[in-house]
Amino acid sequence: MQIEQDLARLDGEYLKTLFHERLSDRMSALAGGVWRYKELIHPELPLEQIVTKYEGNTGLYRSTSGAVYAGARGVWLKALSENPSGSFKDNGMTASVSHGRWLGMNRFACSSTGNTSASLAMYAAIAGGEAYVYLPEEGVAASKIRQTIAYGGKLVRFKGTYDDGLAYLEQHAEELGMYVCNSVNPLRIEGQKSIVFEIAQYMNWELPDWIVLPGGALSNTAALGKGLEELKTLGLIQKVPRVAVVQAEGASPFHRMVEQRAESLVACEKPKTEASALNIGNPPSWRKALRTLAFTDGVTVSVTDEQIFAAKAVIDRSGIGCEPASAASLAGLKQLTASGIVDREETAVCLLTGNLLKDLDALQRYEQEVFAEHLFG
Ligand SMILES: Cc1ncc(COP(=O)(O)O)c(C=O)c1O
Ligand SMILES: N[C@@H](CCOP(=O)(O)O)C(=O)O
Repeated sequence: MQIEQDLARLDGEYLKTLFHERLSDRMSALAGGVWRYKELIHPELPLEQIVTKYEGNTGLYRSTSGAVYAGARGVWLKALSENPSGSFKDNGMTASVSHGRWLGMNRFACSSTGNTSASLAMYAAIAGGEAYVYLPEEGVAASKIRQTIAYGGKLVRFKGTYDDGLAYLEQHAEELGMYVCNSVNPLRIEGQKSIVFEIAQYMNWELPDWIVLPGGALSNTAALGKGLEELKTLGLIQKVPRVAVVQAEGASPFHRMVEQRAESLVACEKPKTEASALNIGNPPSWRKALRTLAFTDGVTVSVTDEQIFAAKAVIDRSGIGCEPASAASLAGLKQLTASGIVDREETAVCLLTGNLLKDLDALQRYEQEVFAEHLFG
């Protein structure tokens, strides 16, 4: 019988090889996800200091409906939303919290539009530390606040924006004994670099023509550029894809700066978009983002909230789903093909930065009109 034959093969030697040499390696936190690239992220960090929740290793899906919608030959969606706290922040937060713990810190802090706070609260809890999160009183998705509280994050609500919270922390964190885990912390960028390493590895080191991503604080744009420079220097990729940064129209200081060829960024005092994660008026990483554009011959574009929600409906209906801010990537790609900047014969990876369930209010507000207008109309 087949079953007896199968069982007979499971002798001691075979099992020893399988479990001790192969499977045990693969089960280690370092074998998959972000930390498989440890040598490129933080070679000196002792392994026992790593605070991980098996982040990274998120899906890369070929999307026929995305390609049809955007008018490009091939579109892949990189679902960073599959990370443990539901956003791309985990790729970087595992690195910053690990580094903070190594330095002996146990009070971690951030200013946030909701995803950074949830990610920080989760990792701080795993590290056995405390997370102090500065959240604007208005405009943060309720589900993100609840998620942050659930992980034990201590909330400081204030009148103002992410930018004000960050400015406060940059001034006071040291005297408060807090370790800041916003993307002004270089370890966040080092961890987030792994996103493009993963994409390149999954695509057998042949990247598409474009990588398109939403831009807020511009940490991901900075990380993407740094990752690409390193892949090129190491000879792991030959061709560098062009990067397109998509901002929401109501919060687009970087796009305006690039469009006007201005020397420096003029902050947007009152950023306003329904894609609430992008309510950032003074992106701290704009200089690094400029370097990314220069290295990749990149572009910027802005899209309306309406365009964002229309693209989100396509992504949601494809079964992958995302929060509003993430859909800016596909909306931006559509705009770039329409204007001829992206050729219809070209291919693109769009980054989906946050999970569908991150903003339930937005789902409720838009489900009727967006589905009716764009899918069944
Ligand atoms: C879901 C989501 N997408 C995109 C962004 C923008 O990324 P970045 O701030 O790195 O530009 C953020 C946060 O800013 C976010 O939370
Ligand atoms: N969308 C972010 C805002 C930017 O945060 P940072 O971690 O890059 O400083 C959030 O979720 O808070």
